[in-house]
Amino acid sequence: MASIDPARRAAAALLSGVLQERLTLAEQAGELAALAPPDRARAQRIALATLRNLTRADAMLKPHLRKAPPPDLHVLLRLGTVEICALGEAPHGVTDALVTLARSGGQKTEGFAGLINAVLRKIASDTDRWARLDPPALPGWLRGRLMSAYGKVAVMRMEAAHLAGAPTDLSVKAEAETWAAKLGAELLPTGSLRLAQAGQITELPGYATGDWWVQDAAAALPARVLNAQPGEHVLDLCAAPGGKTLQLLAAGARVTALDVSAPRLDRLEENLARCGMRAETVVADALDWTPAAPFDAILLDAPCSATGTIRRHPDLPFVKDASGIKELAALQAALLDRAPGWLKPGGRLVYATCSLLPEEGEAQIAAALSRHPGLRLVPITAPGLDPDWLTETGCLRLRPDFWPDRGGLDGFFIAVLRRDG
Ligand SMILES: C[S@@+](CC[C@H](N)C(=O)[O-])C[C@H]1O[C@@H](n2cnc3c(N)ncnc32)[C@H](O)[C@@H]1O
Repeated sequence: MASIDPARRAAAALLSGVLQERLTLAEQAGELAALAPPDRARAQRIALATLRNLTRADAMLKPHLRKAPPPDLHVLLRLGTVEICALGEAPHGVTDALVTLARSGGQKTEGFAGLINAVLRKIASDTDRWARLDPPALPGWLRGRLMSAYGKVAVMRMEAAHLAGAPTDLSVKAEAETWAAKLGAELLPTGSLRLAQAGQITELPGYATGDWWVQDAAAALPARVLNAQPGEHVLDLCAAPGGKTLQLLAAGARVTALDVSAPRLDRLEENLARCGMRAETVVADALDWTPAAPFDAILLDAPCSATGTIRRHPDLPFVKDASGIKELAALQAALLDRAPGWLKPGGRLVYATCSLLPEEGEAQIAAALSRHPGLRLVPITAPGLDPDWLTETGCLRLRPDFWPDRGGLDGFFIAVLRRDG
């Protein structure tokens, strides 16, 4: 019997975890630990592509299936279809590997080797149809909310951006132009670097020496608009794993980085160590904690639905639904009620969420301003911002379909508030 391809087996397991058990890919990261780095990267690439293209794969498969296949067989068929149609893998190699995988899969799949062989041969002879299929639609609960907020055309553009995936962006400690040249990266107008091809990140110059860290161009903007000055004391509230803490430190601020999750703060400490920077770290629930002294500025990167990161995390639409949004919005409001009291008079608070939902962004800030008469909204200015990204009140509303020619950016909402002096 041919040997089993560990990357494809791992990709199939990840897909089953997402589609059958509603586990995120991040929650299943341990499944990949035993693989060699190239197999790990390939397993992730196959799983991500399959999730991004799932409904397109189903449309390709539909004419060739008389009834809905059992879940484990369905995963193998979807995976094979995406490898052939989207990733351009040689059909016979994909088919042989999946037949071998099915035969090794026990009762759930061993009887279907012939069917996999027959169906994937038909898919391979029909790849012209693939290019004509629409990008997958977002799940109804999210699509409806985004349609109300942005309209149908914008939602269709976002869906196309989700299908396209995301480039790898870096934030640099200093000397952005020098690092752009060294890495062959594009220096974006907002100051982030965009890699032409990511490859093995840890092998790139500057990784081991901590001269840069991976951070989407949109995720880099909250700390940029906070504009920390050397010597200022900044609270990074909800800080882990620390991309924004690193930016604040690189700007010369003294940073207190707080997060409720000790394991996530461990990752923040690792990132600080790699980049040779130091912050005061605090494991605490921000709803219980009180600082010893007020801060010059606070960055509140609040927990949210993460609906702005679907192009990077195509598993989210399959594992999340609307049920958690109310609770998240209540937590965001509670954090917005506490944090302003920890600012010095005249101090500034940057509120950010990587969400596309107005209830976690625009509406949250409007409500906070009505509850706190001592807070003012400050219109955002920062180098490289496209004026179209600003809302009427001067907040930033970023969407995945912005910068389409450059490769897009994550969805984010960012507001700057100032406490009256
Ligand atoms: C969006 S993530 C932060 C990302 C981080 N700012 C960065 O740039 O790497 C939100 C964080 O909020 C933390 N969190 C959630 N509830 C919290 C609470 N009540 N108090 C403090 N941190 C909380 C989570 O553990 C999570 O790390």
